[in-house]
Amino acid sequence: MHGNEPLGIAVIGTGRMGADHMRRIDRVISGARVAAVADTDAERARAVAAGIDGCTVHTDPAAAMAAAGVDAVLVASPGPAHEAALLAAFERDLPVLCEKPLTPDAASALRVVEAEQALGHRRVQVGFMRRYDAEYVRLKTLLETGQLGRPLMLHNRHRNVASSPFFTSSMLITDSVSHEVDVTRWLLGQEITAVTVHAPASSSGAPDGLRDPQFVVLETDGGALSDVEIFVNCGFGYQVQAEIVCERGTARVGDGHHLVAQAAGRWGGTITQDWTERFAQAYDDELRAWVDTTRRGEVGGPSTWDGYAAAAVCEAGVRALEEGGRVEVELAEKPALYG
Ligand SMILES: NC(=O)C1=CN([C@@H]2O[C@H](COP(=O)(O)OP(=O)(O)OC[C@H]3O[C@@H](n4cnc5c(N)ncnc54)[C@H](O)[C@@H]3O)[C@@H](O)[C@H]2O)C=CC1
Ligand SMILES: O=C1[C@@H](O)[C@H](O)[C@@H](O)[C@H](O)[C@H]1O
Repeated sequence: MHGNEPLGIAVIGTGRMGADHMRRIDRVISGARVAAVADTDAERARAVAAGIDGCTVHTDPAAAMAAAGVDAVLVASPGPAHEAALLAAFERDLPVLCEKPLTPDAASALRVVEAEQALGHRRVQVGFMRRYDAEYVRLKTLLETGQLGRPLMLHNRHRNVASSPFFTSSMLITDSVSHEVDVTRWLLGQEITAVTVHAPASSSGAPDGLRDPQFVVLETDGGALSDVEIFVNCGFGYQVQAEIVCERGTARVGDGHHLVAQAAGRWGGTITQDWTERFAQAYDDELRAWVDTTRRGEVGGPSTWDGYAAAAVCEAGVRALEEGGRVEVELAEKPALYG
């Protein structure tokens, strides 16, 4: 990138999130362009890239990163492919926005932390987009004023209309609750030390064998509790809500209805149906922040350490689900690079 030229981005993975982020880069935010794409499904990559001027199409992520005009990388392939993509980006010392999860397990996430440390500087922002959602930002700002006093409990509800066909019981934790793990660490500024998972009799709306819903309890090193109802086949809507209970007050997010209409003896509104709708503003601001900081030669937002910590907590959660009881989180020592 030179002077005022737009940041050239290689998008790795052109599925649902990758394509949505490409639309955002192309039409919503300024200062960036999609310079290359890579997807193992060449047809999909070609179709998504059609109409984007100068965008080259690849099946190998490393080739996309090496393409002309690429200054930065957006990783939106499935979680198990993230480690290889991140290491390939580090080889070229490129800045990365990596969709969550950083990687699906703690050992691979720690390898990424170590590889970034070997570079000697931060290169990665992890796609925990709730940190950019206007409601969550307001909640964090309120907590920081100290008006409500010390946080005691955080109650989270996370509901999806339906899970994708490949969803497993552990993915309710690694794919979905990973957001609440990050929100808990970020809002409270505390590490999560132990996880317990309870699962009621599964909903008849869940696919056979899927433990859905689940109730996850996170304990923090500051003595707070954060509980999460995760229900990925609720059938009626996409809901993400949180209530913080502090010593002198409470605050809630996620109850808002954009429009409440009254007609024909009834009142009511609509419920969002998926994350692209509910978190549209958050994704826009996340991308905007990443592009702006990257153009300034800086790195911000959720770090590789945050991605690793979330992976370690989720791994403990999966053990708690599978083995029962309370499982303590094992975290490596935090490197100085992450403050
Ligand atoms: N922040 C958020 O709220 C959300 C984040 N995500 C995350 O975004 C990522 C992508 O999820 P979706 O777009 O929903 O999945 P998807 O299945 O729609 O798309 C993934 C794409 O990656 C391609 N792919 C697979 N292996 C690859 C590889 N090794 N290299 C390059 N491309 C590869 C697939 O062919 C597919 O086109 C995941 O990490 C997921 O957890 C997904 C949904 C919401
Ligand atoms: O990240 C996401 C998905 O991968 C996950 O499967 C959903 O449960 C979350 O609500 C969504 O934000």
